[in-house]
Amino acid sequence: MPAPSEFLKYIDGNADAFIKRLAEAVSIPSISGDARHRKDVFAMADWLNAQLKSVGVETQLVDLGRHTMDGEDLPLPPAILGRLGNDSSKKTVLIYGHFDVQPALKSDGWDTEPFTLTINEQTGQLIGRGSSDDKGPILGWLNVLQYHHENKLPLPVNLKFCFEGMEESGSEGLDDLVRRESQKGGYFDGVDCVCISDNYWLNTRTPALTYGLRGLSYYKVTVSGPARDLHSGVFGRTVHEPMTDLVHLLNTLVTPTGDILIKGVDEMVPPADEEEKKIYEKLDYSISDIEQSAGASIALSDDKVNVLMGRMRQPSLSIHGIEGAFSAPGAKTVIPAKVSGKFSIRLVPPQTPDNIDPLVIDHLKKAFAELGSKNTLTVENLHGGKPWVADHRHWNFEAAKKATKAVYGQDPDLTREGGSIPVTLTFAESLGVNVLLLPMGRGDDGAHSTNEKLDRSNFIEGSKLLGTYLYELADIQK
Ligand SMILES: C[C@H](N)C(=O)N[C@@H](Cc1c[nH]cn1)C(=O)O
Ligand SMILES: [Zn+2]
Ligand SMILES: [Zn+2]
Repeated sequence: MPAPSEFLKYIDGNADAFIKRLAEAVSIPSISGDARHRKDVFAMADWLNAQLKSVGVETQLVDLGRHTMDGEDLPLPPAILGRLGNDSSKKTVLIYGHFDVQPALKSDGWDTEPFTLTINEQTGQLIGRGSSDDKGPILGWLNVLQYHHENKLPLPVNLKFCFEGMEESGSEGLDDLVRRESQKGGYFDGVDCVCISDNYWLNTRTPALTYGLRGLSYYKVTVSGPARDLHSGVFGRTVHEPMTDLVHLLNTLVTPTGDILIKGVDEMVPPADEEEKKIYEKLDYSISDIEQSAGASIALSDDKVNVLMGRMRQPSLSIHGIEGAFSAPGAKTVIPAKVSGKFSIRLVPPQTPDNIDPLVIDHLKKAFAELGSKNTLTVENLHGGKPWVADHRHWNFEAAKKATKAVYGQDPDLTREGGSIPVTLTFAESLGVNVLLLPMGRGDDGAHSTNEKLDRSNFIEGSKLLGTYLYELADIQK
């Protein structure tokens, strides 16, 4: 059953109002990883809850309890569960998205205020934190629902929703909720398939469906020693310096070309055979795509297959920052007393946080012992999640392929993504159904980066895609 042409017209006809709604969403700085913004994540939950109700969704906010972040005890933002339709002759689809965002400051290098949606009329770009990751995709669903609600039209499938406000900070509390509600009689009982509304195309021109995600293990390694920050003129070359120790430790983790030096981590992953390599060869992708989205000619290889495998089927280790280090302008001559290096490893099957943690901790302890330092080392795993790979020949994917062809006139790329959405595997395992990632944005959207954007056409055509996917799902043989 194709989507009604009136639906497609409605999305086009209301594009400006939809963009205005996106601007409202972007203006709420719902940064889950910054305690000072926790109230904004709550405000975002209230805003989204009200929007869902206004288009006919029956919702409930679920308290996920409390957690400790950077030593502070904080309330977790609620998850929003919703449902619309309860027709036993129809399939039931569970939609997931997240309403929290990564931090953003104009001083990070943004050209515009990150929490003011700025429309570039020339390029059609909608610029603002969360425009692509993940407020635009969530609002795409509101656009679809608004058409049906205003026109008093039933949806072709029953919908259930699960929106969370902690995805960018390890989805604290969500796994337990999903497992609980997936049991018989639970909120998600009866779900036939899941659609994760997050992620991006591989390039800027070919829509994609994603069937794999890397997992994640995020570490904080702390070296402490002096009772307080010291004067480097008075104490330099007289004491063990925590920063010097830490920099040595970080240097033992990964080579400049990405090889992971922690024994057993790279080795755990079997190499790709020729058949698998053909999958990457076929993808519409070039080195210039990665260099364009990175904003510089810095790809690790000139070979497209190597670059794609590095992102999709190999683990990677990235060093993110050093807490406690002097980082302000000027030339402060300080020896910081306590510094914490933050790094994470993106995981692929068969890696999991459980089998990677001991390798990392053992490596750091040995490397620290070799320094002969009198300082103190601690290693913490801040959060993590397992990798996920799905069957892309399933009817859920077939419906999404048909919808993509109908809206964009082309077949989608089938991708595995380098990023992580840990709850994806939890949905797959606890519900025992197929999970699909249906991306809205492009590969150069700059998620997590400065000047994040969503192209107007991706927001509008992407909203049509979400609606069309539901009509194709209704039709397809289970
Ligand atoms: C792919 C998704 N849009 C995303 O960005 N996920 C984050 C999840 C995360 C985990 N810790 C912090 N963020 C990611 O892959 O970094
Ligand atoms: Zn993200
Ligand atoms: Zn996301």
